[in-house]
Amino acid sequence: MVGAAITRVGAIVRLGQEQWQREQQQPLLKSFGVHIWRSSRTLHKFGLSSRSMAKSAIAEVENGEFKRSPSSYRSFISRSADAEFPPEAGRYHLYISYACPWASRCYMFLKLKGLDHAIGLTATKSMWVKTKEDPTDEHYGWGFPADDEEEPGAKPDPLNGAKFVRDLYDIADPTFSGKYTVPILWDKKKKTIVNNESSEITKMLNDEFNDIAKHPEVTLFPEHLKSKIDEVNSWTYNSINNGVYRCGFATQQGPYDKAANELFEALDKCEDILSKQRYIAGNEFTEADVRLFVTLIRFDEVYVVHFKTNRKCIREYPNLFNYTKDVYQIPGVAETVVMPHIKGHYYRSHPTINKYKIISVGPNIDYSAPHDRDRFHISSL
Ligand SMILES: N[C@@H](CCC(=O)N[C@@H](CS)C(=O)NCC(=O)O)C(=O)O
Repeated sequence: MVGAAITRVGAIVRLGQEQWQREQQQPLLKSFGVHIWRSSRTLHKFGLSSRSMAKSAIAEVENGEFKRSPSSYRSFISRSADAEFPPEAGRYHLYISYACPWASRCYMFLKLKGLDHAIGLTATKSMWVKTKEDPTDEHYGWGFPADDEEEPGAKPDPLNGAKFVRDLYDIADPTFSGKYTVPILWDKKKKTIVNNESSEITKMLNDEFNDIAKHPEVTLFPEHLKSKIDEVNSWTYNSINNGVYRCGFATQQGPYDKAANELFEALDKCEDILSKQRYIAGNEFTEADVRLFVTLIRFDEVYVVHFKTNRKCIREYPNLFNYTKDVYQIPGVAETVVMPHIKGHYYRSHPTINKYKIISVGPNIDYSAPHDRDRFHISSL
């Protein structure tokens, strides 16, 4: 059981995603009442796509600054009577990489809600590989192993026999030309992608499967903390979760400096908040903690070196470090942290950052070591 750390308010609330989506999806063009969004999925609906556009996030740089494009599939699983995607045990499958912080958010929800018996899970290999033999197609991305032995933890695709995550996007829509990202919430019945946006998948896992979940009482979006969660997410997304990528994928000094300054300002702010309360949105464990945790757990092992986020390590912040251990020790969470995949991915998948794919030796932190967070009271209703 996740225990008292997680509140038991059942109400369904809309989270700060809406604000995030608004920020992410500024229309490129608005004419004749039609928005043409930055999303390439929408672009190809307008006949503007081409296979040669296949690219990964590291190529999403404008004037030296990393600009993440929004996710492409945004349908919702819903309990409403006329839902296109109703919640059904055994119908949906989550494709993830253990390396990916966004996918790990979803995996954490799967564990914390007790949904692993109802929604299948497959993890890709950690290192990006070439996804087409065609020499003119330069895309590298997530691949599935041939068997269970190729890389511990990675599994062959049990549903479609796909060799690459890219193949799943091609099955769902042969004309797709956006980014081939994980997580993917896959519908076995319709053989398509329901949603590939972690902040929405987590919402569905929290709210829509409560007739199936082993822990329906667990909610990571407690009603009374809704606006606080939104407020926290509004700055942690840009400065921390995406902030580390803005540091790592920057190709000019100015954008890197800006991202790094914003990142450490936000971490200082977290340190201050966590000196006064157990979790980031209050004394209850919420979705805002899941978001923060997935970045913090990768920080000292990867981002400090690979993304040059080295003004300070998380282990130099007493509250953030103890908080990371605290969250790691919530039952179910440690299983979602597969460090060989995390390190094996970042250091070996971005040749423009780390040409020789050498994996750094340290620091090998023991997150199961004792923490001091019990000094705070945990609220439960
Ligand atoms: N906004 C997406 C981001 C997902 C994402 O960027 N995933 C990365 C892995 S950490 C990915 O699959 N990248 C593949 C690529 O960039 O080609 C979400 O939160 O689900």
